Amino acid sequence: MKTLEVDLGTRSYPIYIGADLIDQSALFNACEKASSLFIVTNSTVAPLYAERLTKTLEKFGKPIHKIVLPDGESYKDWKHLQLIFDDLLKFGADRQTMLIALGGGVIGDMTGFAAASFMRGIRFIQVPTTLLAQVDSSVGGKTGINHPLGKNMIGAFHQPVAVIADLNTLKTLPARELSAGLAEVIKHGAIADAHFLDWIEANASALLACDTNAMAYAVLRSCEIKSAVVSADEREGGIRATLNFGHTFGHAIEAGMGYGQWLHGEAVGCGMVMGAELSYRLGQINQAEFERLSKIIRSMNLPVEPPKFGAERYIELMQVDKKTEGGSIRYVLLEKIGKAQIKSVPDAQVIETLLATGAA
Ligand SMILES: NC(=O)c1ccc[n+]([C@@H]2O[C@H](COP(=O)([O-])OP(=O)(O)OC[C@H]3O[C@@H](n4cnc5c(N)ncnc54)[C@H](O)[C@@H]3O)[C@@H](O)[C@H]2O)c1
Ligand SMILES: O=C(O)C(=O)C[C@@H](O)[C@H](O)[C@H](O)COP(=O)(O)O
Ligand SMILES: [Zn+2]
Repeated sequence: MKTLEVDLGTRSYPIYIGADLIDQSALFNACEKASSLFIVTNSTVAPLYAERLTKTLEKFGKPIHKIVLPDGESYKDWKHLQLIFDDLLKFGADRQTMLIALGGGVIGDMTGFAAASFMRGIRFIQVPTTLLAQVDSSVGGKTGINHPLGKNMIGAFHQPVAVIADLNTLKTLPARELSAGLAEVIKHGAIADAHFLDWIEANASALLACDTNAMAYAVLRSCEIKSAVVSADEREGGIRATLNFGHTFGHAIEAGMGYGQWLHGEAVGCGMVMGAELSYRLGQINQAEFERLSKIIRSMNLPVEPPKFGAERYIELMQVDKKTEGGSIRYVLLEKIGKAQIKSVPDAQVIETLLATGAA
């Protein structure tokens, strides 16, 4: 097992990465001080892992409740967040209650937001079971839900007290979901570590085969990169925005298509191709670098052809992005492979041409 620390002063927490961690009650020791434990999960993950987790948590001798939400990005909304609050109140949760998010990024984001807002804030643990959640969403404390007009528009920064990433849960993950997670792995290489991107390129087959060693390194290196960024800039005043590479376009695709049509990782993969093309058109990276990144993304079975909404609709969808300032959309661009920056693009023609022709 590997342990990392997200360094945030009094809100610091460990990330545990290893096999069969769901069964290790010592890792859940933050539950010792809890009055009750609520596992929040969904209808797909519950039959796979909820019983094992319940057994592990029984060691603490606290009441354990299970909240099972329907599965899907389209349920990451007010209505289904309310179901969590309904059960917390129905079963007597209080300020010492611990929530445990068991699932992918949808469950993690919703549970985290419920924890941020129930009784003005209670503690929660992330038990991510998708690759995407292990490499990205379980770390950093961004929590929230979608609005029909924009992704993750309602939410809060609220850090978990621990992240417990059990690599063996990835063995039941469908191939399409594995590829979606690989998009965020590629993102970490593209924005922060050129050598990691080389490693991803060289190990594409092992990653797609969900090889245990490859997964262990992909999760570890991604969590190292993300936790360093979050520790430096928890609330996205600056460098944290680089973690949004591919997301200005990607979130527009998710909302524009209707949540759940494109997986988040698929939209981000395609969004990174668009972001790389924009960086190339602006003369920041060369054509070979743009084409290489597109090829890596395509090699992970991710879509690289953006939906043809037309430039006007894309711009309308991207205007609501949280990085927008004073009406000006800000993009995460590559300065070079392994280094990102955030910029407005005053030349509207460049954006319109990119969106009109599509990327790659
Ligand atoms: N908070 C953040 O920093 C952050 C970062 C990245 C993404 N996100 C959010 O995360 C969400 C995407 O997360 P995701 O890709 O994990 O999607 P998801 O949560 O919808 O999970 C993907 C699918 O895998 C299933 N699943 C989960 N674990 C499984 C397992 N071990 N075996 C079999 N099936 C399993 C789920 O039921 C679901 O059908 C989006 O809403 C995105 O906005 C948040
Ligand atoms: O943690 C971050 O910061 C990220 O941007 C990670 C992204 O992969 C993630 O999708 C995040 O939820 C996007 O945040 P948002 O603020 O653009 O909604
Ligand atoms: Zn993302």
